[in-house]
Amino acid sequence: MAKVKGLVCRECGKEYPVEPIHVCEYCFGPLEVVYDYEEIKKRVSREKIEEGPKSLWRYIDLLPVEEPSVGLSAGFTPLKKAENLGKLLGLENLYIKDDSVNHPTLSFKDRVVSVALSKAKEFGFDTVACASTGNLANSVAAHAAQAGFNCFVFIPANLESQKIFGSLVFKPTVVAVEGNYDDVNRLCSEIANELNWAFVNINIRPFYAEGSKTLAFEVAEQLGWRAPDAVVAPAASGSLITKIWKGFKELHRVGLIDSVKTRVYGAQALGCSPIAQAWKEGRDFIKPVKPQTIAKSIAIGNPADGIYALQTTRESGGTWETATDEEIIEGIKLLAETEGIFTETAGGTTIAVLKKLAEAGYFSPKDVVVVYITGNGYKTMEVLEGHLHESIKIKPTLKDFKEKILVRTS
Ligand SMILES: Cc1ncc(COP(=O)(O)O)c(C=O)c1O
Ligand SMILES: N[C@@H](CCOP(=O)(O)O)C(=O)O
Repeated sequence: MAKVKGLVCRECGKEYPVEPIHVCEYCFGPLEVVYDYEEIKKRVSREKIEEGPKSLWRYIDLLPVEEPSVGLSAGFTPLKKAENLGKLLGLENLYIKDDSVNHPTLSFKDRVVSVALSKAKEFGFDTVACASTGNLANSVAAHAAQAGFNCFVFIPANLESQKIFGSLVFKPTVVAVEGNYDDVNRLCSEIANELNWAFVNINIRPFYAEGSKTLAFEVAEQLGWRAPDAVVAPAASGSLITKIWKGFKELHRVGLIDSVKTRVYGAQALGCSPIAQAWKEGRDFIKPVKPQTIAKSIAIGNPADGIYALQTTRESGGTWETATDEEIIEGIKLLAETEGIFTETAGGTTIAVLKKLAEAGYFSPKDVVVVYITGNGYKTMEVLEGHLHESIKIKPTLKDFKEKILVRTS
């Protein structure tokens, strides 16, 4: 028996076979992978997973791939108890799930791309592509280089230079589009209709998106096979947060954890917060916005999975909160100064929102709270310009050291 039954439209329920398609031909709803959970139950056990590879592929039974062939080292990142930050926020059991050290390109995108490109290989594609705000482009470019795919990545032209270099180094074709991510995405959808390429977050999106579930699987395993009381995660398209929630529910469904009472909290930058605004206004539909924020990685004004992200917080008992650009920078600094973790703007947003939620009393002191840090600060260093203390210049003499440094610190 196969573990994957096919694809289903999330809106009208029409079923499809496993193919590189993502939209329902009847109602234009998005497609999602359907699993045979009875079959999966026969295959999985905690012991089998624990003996598996130290990567996301230890959860192969819950992923839509037959044989992992690309991205063999992504996942299984640290879950770090955040004692210092926890003390500051009055949380005794605060944890950071640290995908800023994911392999090979330092963001959670290495998970979704490993799954997507392994699937692209199964489908027989020779060219892969993506619409990206930077991290996804880095990851697709790196994995394509290793796996021998032709590669095209499409990005908004005004991205951080570190993110652009972080793609160029792997030698894909980098297409810098004059416009924002939503313009890039629209263009890529048109190209995907014309060319037989695997656009990871367009035509093979149902498979790609499933990779984010491993962020729930790993956290549950690392906590000793239990779901946390609360999680806080950043949102752009809303896919990540939706799939984290799905991941916890699936673990319960196949008997790997006893219960799921996890409240899922979403974080957006105020300057691009279409999902959080819908939540605050009590809407169940998204009004697209024009992004204006330093948090470029999560600057998606027209989020593909926005309504499912809203459903996630509603179903789980969570909420949405936003952070201004200043608060995002303070969030980056707070995590660095308390826990020694350097995150990018998406992580700064998440930490700022965690702080607001903690101060507003959303958590009780003993709650097990997990914060998802999804990207690395070395890729968005330019946002810190003018926001850090200065280094102190000295001559290479003991005298200068004593006069300029020791006097300050004594
Ligand atoms: C570092 C980082 N965190 C979070 C997100 C949000 O993920 P999603 O678009 O699935 O909501 C993205 C990209 O969108 C990202 O690059
Ligand atoms: N933040 C993403 C943007 C596109 O990914 P999607 O999963 O939201 O479609 C990136 O890193 O490029």
